[in-house]
Amino acid sequence: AVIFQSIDALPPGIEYDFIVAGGGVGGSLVATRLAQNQKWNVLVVEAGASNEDFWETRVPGFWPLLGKTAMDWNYTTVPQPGLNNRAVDYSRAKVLGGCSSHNAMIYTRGSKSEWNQYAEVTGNKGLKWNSVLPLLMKAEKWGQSPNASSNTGHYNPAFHGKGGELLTQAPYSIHPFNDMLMQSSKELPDEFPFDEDWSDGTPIGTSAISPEAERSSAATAFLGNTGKNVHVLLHTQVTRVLPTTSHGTEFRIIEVGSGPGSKLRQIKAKREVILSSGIFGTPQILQNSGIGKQSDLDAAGVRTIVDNPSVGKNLSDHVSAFATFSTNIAVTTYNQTVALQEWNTTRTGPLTRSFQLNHMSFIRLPEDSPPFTTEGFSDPTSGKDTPHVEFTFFAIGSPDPANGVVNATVQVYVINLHPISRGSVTIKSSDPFEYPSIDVGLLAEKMDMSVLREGIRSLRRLFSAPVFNGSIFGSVIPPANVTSDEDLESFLRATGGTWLHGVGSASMSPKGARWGVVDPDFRVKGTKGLRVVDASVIPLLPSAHTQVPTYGFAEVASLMIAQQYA
Ligand SMILES: Cc1cc2nc3c(=O)[nH]c(=O)nc-3n(C[C@H](O)[C@H](O)[C@H](O)COP(=O)(O)OP(=O)(O)OC[C@H]3O[C@@H](n4cnc5c(N)ncnc54)[C@H](O)[C@@H]3O)c2cc1C
Repeated sequence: AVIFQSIDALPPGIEYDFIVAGGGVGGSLVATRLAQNQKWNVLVVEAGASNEDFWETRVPGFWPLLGKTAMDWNYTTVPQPGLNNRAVDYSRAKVLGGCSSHNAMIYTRGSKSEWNQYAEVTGNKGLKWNSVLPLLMKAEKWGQSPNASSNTGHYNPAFHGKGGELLTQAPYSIHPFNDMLMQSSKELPDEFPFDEDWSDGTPIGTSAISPEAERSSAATAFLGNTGKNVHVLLHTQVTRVLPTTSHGTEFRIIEVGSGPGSKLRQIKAKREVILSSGIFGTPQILQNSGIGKQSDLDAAGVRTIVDNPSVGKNLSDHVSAFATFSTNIAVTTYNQTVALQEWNTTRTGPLTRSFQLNHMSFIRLPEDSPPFTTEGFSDPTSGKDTPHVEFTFFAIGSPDPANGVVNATVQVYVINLHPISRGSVTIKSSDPFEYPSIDVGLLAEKMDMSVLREGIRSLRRLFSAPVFNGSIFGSVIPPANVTSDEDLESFLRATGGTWLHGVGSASMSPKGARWGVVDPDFRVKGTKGLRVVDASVIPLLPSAHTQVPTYGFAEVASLMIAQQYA
């Protein structure tokens, strides 16, 4: 790709076939795939800087340091009633590669029945598991782990590609806790089975997440390897899309600016504009352009061109809780200077890991769990190959006597993967540089609370496995005496948060449906020349961290667009 730092540097007179607004996961992928047709010129407009301006993005273990910096939009939600009216920080990267330049790089695909459900609820057959899996495998470059003693038994080669662009690596690294976790799968196999490889479409059970020698992102794996027919314009925000005629609905013009008060300029696409600005940026651009719910737009002082009440609605997100348990297992703390030296010289060591205990469990709650029996909720998952809850085993922290923590603690995040609560993204004014109002609706619905609560109980059952006897002593957060429904729920309302996996704010739905923002071909309903390709089109949350599902949707979109103009 050819990089331009400002619009004034763009060569005059070029006509772009496609303009992609946002160089994140969806945007980088779709731009890369379209540019494989050498006849097409593609322009990617990214509000942030280049990922190469931040060397820290290359070091996998540095990802927690990258939020709340200049490379993040640093959003905050509105007060969340489900969280005792706390407003929560919401990280979204403002940099080339989008969140894949500063995320934890967990590679998970979701379940087979989930993808088949996407195909069913959207009317896009290309989203079926059997169609998407080959695309994900083709894009994958699977390799040897930097730290693994052995890969045998820790992945299934039948589900990994070796010839693609995105680097993924064989999981597993040695730590006594990880070995105990594996043993617990033998002791309590019904609820906590071992899962050799989540990538096979049945992600139920405990397994290792991939450490990586160096970050492989949408920018480094895809956009960074494109040729001269891709231009990338940095530090430039797409403020609106505009119709090509004064009363038309063919939106092939973007309006851009470098910041509040800057001169706004226009660039026209020959074929299409593709919005890939993510779960907040995409609905914001649509609404500022007059595509949205009329009453929302009236309140913001924006003239409605396409009245679509679904724009910015249906936002949903994984909701998480943090738990710790007292332990005498070796801590995972490390000296960062020494670790950086190791990473610099051999690309091994703690800084290749996103989480020091690089394991997760995907759990299906037992069928007799209260949410599905006494509380009468129906199963929120797409099928029995799909988990309700995730445990991310984060680290073993040192004792903290000053705060009354006398032992080391195993730190675990517990995540409800299928909340039914919905939130929204709504512009506050016609100023495109003003942040929208963001409501992620965390724990708004009673069922979401019940499932998360049972997730904490499930984690406690896991740590009661015989192998942990004498090594893990009891719950510190929440305290061991917090056991009743009421006490656990108060704990979750006081401490729960987002897992930063929002989807659905410009949801895909069947053609002619009375809900939804894009048609099955990713076109914005009621418009021409305008599509959305990013996580906002995903209608329902996957049982996965959301970047690979976003890549999957973007691969399907790329094929459809390329076929249309071939
Ligand atoms: C801290 C963190 C950790 C995460 N960890 C993981 C993980 O380990 N594994 C995983 O699978 N998922 C993870 N995720 C989620 C995953 O990264 C996202 O789901 C995914 O990046 C969404 O892709 P996207 O294309 O929708 O948006 P993004 O990747 O966010 O890209 C949107 C891009 O558009 C740009 N943009 C926005 N508005 C405009 C505008 N108006 N004009 C121009 N450009 C604009 C942004 O700057 C950004 O570059 C994590 C997310 C975060 C924040």
